Amino acid sequence: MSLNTRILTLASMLTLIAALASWLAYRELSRDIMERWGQEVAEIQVRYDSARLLQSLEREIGLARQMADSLAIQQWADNPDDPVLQATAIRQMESFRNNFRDNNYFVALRKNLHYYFNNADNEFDGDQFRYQLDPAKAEDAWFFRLIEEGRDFHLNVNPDTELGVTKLWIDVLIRGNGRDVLGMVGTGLDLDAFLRDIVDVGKDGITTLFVDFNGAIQLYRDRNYIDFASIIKPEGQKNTIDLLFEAEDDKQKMLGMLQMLKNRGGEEGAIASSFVTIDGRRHLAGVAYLPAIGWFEITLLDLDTLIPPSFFWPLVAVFLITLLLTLVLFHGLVRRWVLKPVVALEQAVNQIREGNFALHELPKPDNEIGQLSAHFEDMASTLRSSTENLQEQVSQRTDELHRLARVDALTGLGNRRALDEALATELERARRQNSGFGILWLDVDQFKAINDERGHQTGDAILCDVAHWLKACLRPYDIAGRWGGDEFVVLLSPCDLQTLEHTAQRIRVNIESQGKALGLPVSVSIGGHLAGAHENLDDLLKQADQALYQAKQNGRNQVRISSEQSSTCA
Ligand SMILES: Nc1nc2c(ncn2[C@@H]2O[C@H](COP(=O)(O)OP(=O)(O)OP(=O)(O)O)[C@@H](O)[C@H]2O)c(=O)[nH]1
Repeated sequence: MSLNTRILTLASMLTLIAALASWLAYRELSRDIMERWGQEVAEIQVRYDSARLLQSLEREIGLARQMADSLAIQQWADNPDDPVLQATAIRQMESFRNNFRDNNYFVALRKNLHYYFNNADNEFDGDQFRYQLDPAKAEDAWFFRLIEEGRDFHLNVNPDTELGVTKLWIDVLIRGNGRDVLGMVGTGLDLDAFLRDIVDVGKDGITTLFVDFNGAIQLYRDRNYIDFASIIKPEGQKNTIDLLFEAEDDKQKMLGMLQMLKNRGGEEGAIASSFVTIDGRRHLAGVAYLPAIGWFEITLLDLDTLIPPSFFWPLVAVFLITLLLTLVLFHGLVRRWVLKPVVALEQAVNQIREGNFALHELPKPDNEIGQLSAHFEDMASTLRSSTENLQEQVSQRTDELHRLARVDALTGLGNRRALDEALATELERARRQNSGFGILWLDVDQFKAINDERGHQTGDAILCDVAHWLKACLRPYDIAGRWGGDEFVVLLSPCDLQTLEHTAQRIRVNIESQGKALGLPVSVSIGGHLAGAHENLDDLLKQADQALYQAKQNGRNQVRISSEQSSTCA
């Protein structure tokens, strides 16, 4: 895997890990903030809802208490058959009717079990007695149960089948001087209007309900959940908060909170809260006990509705974009500072390994890699000049070796190899140009005797002299070489028969006269041959050799020439 891919993968993985860690931290933190915020809001909402309910009921409850404390009503309740007291009491009751919010009242007397009622339309004017309460009737059980319980005040959501209305009833006991219960007075509030105005706060995500001591639902925006006539129902048949929660755990949690608040007996500001699940959604439940009415107020906050997760999406988007930009920037910088220079460096190394020193300028970031690239360029430059130097030297040495390999070490003339090459070149040229050339084959006469008489060193010196004298007789472009031993070969090109013979004679005479001048008996025999354009090497050497042989045979110190046409010796 390339460094680029590795760094990109590593950076992506680190980014992913950072994103995951941040996401988890964000989720925990946001949940924590939401929960803290939710608890605060739940407590505020519970207080607010409780205050709203109490505020709307306070005046009605106060009026109902005043009504129960009315001397006229109390006296009549004690003597229900007294028509004067009844008339006074009914006047009093009618004045209270005008003051109650829904302009209705009821009075139920314990002694004769008469139930009186009049409504906002004054429908029962003069006919306030509506019916007689019957302990045997289930619909009337509320009256007997409340007297039995002896609670001076009670709220009751109850359908009155006789009257055909369902109301939130405020019930207050009438007590006589001896504190004995004489009956009950109160007013009924229109349940639907009350639910609409007070219970349903009209805000998505916030639900308010009121339950009694036993958890039976008394007020809830959905009437189907309300436990009507709760007072007379046996336990187990009531609509309790159990209906709202699916999980047994949540039910226990709610009942536990009710119990705890009940135990604290309406301690000022006591509120409990906990998370519960309703319809599969997490809610924060805030609970307060309202000792004034003996109910609990429960506020349920659907946090996902109040603060939907989408609320945080812009934050998440900004975070992700920042993370992505950081990754891109990081990779860009690593590419610029590390990857690009390293790749260029590697390419330069490969280039130099292949012997190509023509480097492009390397990128040099302001860091260690940049310094490395600069050092590498210096090194490459040094290597380049020393290599060029070395190549120059090798070339010179090779040329020198090439030259030495073709030079006769003793005489300084070309050697047998040089002569072979010159002959091949000349034959080629002759064929190409369809022209001939001349060849002379020289052999020092009686050289063995010179060696024997004067010593080998003298013999060497004489060979050098012969070479020197030979060279002096030639044109600059003629080629002379030592064939081996005391034999020399000369190539003459261009050449004709006359030139060949004249040159051979000049050589022979010059060597003889130079030798005499030195007091040396040196002479050479020369065989010459004028080669045609299409002769091969063997033939022309053979021709020259035969001519030389004839020169020797004829007494030495002579020239014999043969040519392709004549094949005879001159
Ligand atoms: N000093 C010396 N002698 C050499 C060298 N190379 C060959 N010789 C000798 O040269 C002599 C050549 O003799 P030949 O050419 O056979 O005979 P020659 O005595 O010259 O007689 P002809 O050629 O018939 O005139 C031999 O004795 C070789 O030993 C050399 O480099 N230096």
